[in-house]
Amino acid sequence: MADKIKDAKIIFVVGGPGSGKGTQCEKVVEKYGYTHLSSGDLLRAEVASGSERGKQLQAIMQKGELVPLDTVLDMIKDAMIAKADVSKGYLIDGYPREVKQGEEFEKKIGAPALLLYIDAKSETMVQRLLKRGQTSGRADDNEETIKKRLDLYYKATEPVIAFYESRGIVRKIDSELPVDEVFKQVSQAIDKLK
Ligand SMILES: Nc1ccn([C@@H]2O[C@H](COP(=O)(O)OP(=O)(O)OP(=O)(O)O)[C@@H](O)[C@H]2O)c(=O)n1
Ligand SMILES: Nc1nc2c(ncn2[C@@H]2O[C@H](COP(=O)(O)OP(=O)(O)O)[C@@H](O)[C@H]2O)c(=O)[nH]1
Ligand SMILES: [Mg+2]
Repeated sequence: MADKIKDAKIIFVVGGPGSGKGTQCEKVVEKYGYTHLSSGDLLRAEVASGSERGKQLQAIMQKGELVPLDTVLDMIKDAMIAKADVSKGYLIDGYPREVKQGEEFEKKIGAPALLLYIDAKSETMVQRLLKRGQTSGRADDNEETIKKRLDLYYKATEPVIAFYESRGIVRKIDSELPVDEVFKQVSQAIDKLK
């Protein structure tokens, strides 16, 4: 089954909470027809299902901690396989969160062709998340959990960028600019893939 997705283009979308990953991924879907898989959205769907596993996930996410690696990876893999016949490529949003997650992904699925590093200042991310929190209904868009998510991002996720930099596949995107300007940079990076 996993063979089906071996040749598909895989793009990791990495950046801090509120940096604009989801916003840019939506635009990539529109322009390029890639399949967008947000690991956070997959987890929130499991929580919304009300399953026993969802309840455990909810508790972890509310604290801003990382859920067990295998849980997320299995969800991503299943979602990729489900779209294998129609997909030109995959945007893997919010994953890997730590170097180990990247290594496991490559063992079980395949290597990324590109890593989009969506970069914004921490103050910018906090402001965006507090604003999003007014309407998102997300249990983790509150001041206390935002701080924990940011800390974890700098500690665990930033090393992911250095890890892939040595392979030359990282494109740093300045996400302080207006959405369309950010998307220009994203488009340039994807166009180079072809
Ligand atoms: N690979 C992942 C992705 C998400 N999570 C959990 O799901 C939460 C929300 O993830 P996500 O939606 O990706 O959040 P952020 O990147 O913080 O922000 P955004 O949702 O806006 O992308 C994380 O804090 C974490 O608890 C996780 O453990 N492992
Ligand atoms: N000003 C500005 N706001 C943005 C930009 N990108 C995203 N936002 C806003 O920031 C918030 C977080 O964006 P989102 O895409 O959910 O970020 P994610 O957490 O990285 O997935 C949302 O409320 C967006 O509307 C941008 O380039 N400029
Ligand atoms: Mg998001």
